Amino acid sequence: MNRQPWTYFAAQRWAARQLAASEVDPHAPQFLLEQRHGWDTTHLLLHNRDVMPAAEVEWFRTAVDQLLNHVPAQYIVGQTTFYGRQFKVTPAVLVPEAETAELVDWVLTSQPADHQLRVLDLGTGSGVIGITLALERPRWSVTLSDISSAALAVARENVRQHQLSLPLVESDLFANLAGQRYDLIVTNPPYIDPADTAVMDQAVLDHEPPIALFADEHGLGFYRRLFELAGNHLRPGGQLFGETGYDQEKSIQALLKQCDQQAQLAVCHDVAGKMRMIHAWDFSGTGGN
Ligand SMILES: C[S@@+](CC[C@H](N)C(=O)[O-])C[C@H]1O[C@@H](n2cnc3c(N)ncnc32)[C@H](O)[C@@H]1O
Repeated sequence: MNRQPWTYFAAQRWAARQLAASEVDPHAPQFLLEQRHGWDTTHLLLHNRDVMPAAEVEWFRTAVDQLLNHVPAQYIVGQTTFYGRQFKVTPAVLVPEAETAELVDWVLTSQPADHQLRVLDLGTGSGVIGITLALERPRWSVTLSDISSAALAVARENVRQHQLSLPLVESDLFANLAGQRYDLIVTNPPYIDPADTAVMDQAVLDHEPPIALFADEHGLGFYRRLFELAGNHLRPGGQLFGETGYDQEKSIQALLKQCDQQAQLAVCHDVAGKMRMIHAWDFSGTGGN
């Protein structure tokens, strides 16, 4: 280690050398420093010539070691930014992804802003989707649910941090939401085929909760149950929005037809022309729960 006191710039150069031969995102050290201080990129640049305090040097070196051991930067700092706001994250929840902000955008722009809607964020994880919707649309009444009590504890903390009061329900899909109906169900569910681990990021595989990632039936098991049950939990005119895998367009279309002949589907593609989100409506109720 250099005996000179480290500036923030020197620290980042050192980190870049440590990570050079790895697959770690080269922006991760910058993210660590920005999140630790609540700085944006401009602020970090303004501090580049400042000397990093000794305790922070220790922390930063340990954090870069953790990056090399595939720990996601967001877990190291215990927080992330989503839709311009800070959220707590722990290994009990998925690290929210940029694509999910697009799902939130799609929901927001597709609904009249002044309507009072009942909304369910199904598989809420850290709560980013539901909390963002509640903050962007204060007239909406949003419920957060998840099968994982550990995830719900993180979501509860984020609800408190954003000074909201939202119901949180521990539930395997709708099992503990019997009789509840919503105008919107929004979900970023587990949709990865367990056979696809070979092409997955090591940091995700080693540290993110498997229940947040994988679904049986080649990644479609959650969507099958959701498509079968959605009609019983949507109000008339109710709609479902969901994030999907990039290679699931045909299988999701076929699955929806199989589960609910009446339901309509619109898909949203990313810039590469791959389906990343669905919007479905006109579900028929089947009477199950
Ligand atoms: C891909 S993560 C999404 C988390 C968060 N909504 C986000 O976008 O960052 C999927 C979430 O669904 C939850 N989940 C998995 N199976 C579930 C089930 N059967 N019922 C309810 N939630 C479930 C997981 O615990 C996890 O928090």
